[in-house]
Amino acid sequence: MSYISIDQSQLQSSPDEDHEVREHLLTVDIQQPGEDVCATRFRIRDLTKVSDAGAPILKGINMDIPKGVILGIVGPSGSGKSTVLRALNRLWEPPSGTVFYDDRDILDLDVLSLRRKVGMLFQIPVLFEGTVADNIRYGPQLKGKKLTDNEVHNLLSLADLDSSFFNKTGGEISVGQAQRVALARTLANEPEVLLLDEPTSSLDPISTENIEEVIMKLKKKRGMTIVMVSHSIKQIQRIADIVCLLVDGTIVEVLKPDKLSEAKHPTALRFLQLSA
Ligand SMILES: Nc1ncnc2c1ncn2[C@@H]1O[C@H](COP(=O)(O)OP(=O)(O)OP(=O)(O)O)[C@@H](O)[C@H]1O
Repeated sequence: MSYISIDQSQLQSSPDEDHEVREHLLTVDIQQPGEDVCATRFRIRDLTKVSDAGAPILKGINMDIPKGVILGIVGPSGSGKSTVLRALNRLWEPPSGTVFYDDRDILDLDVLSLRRKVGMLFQIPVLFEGTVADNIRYGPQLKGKKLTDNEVHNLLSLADLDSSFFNKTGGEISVGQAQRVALARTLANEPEVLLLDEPTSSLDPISTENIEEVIMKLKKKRGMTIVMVSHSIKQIQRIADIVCLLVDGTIVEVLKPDKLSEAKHPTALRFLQLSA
């Protein structure tokens, strides 16, 4: 059984909790052809972070992220969502023995190899100088591989961009198109996981829909594992398989997207009600 669990001791010790402490084991019923159904991509154990000033940022996160699912992370501003995401590819270095990729402590992996396997897309796309094709070729080039024109066109198509973008520069395209170029650039590294930090928050509804379609296609056709932070509950409900609610550095709820109304944690419930 693959699961994400809530640290019960944290629920019990939290001062504003008067709700019933519940067992949170979520069986994930998603099968990819030829994939081990229960395989875990990331294992997170007691992931803790304290700010330089001594303020707790993450209070012992425990979570197993199964392969081939879209995990949505939602929660109030400042709850630690981006910090968790950044720990997964060592943009923030987690303590040793807290984050495991395919059962290996990520601190034991070469950081650049890890970042190729675990690609990330940010809220605002930043393209490098040069053409769209230069951008897409960047990652493989670092490994000494030059993508053919055909391979670049295939990546453009995967990110739902047509061939006319090949020679365009950053100044000639919209933010939504730039986000898809950034996605194609990430996909050029052939990642197994995509981390998405509010990737559509600066996009219009049509660009948002395009990105969401690409994300779902990557999961369906490539069995990619996707972890997405979003402020849009509706978006998470459209695309996620599992939703994880983070409040004050603690996972307080893990629910299927159509069961969010069953949240019991008072802050989570209020957050969900106000966001609906
Ligand atoms: N390097 C750091 N030093 C000090 N405080 C930090 C650092 N990084 C993050 N924080 C603090 O940790 C908390 C969690 O930040 P984080 O960006 O992970 O939250 P978030 O849930 O993603 O927020 P938002 O939804 O606003 O993006 C915030 O209070 C933030 O100010």
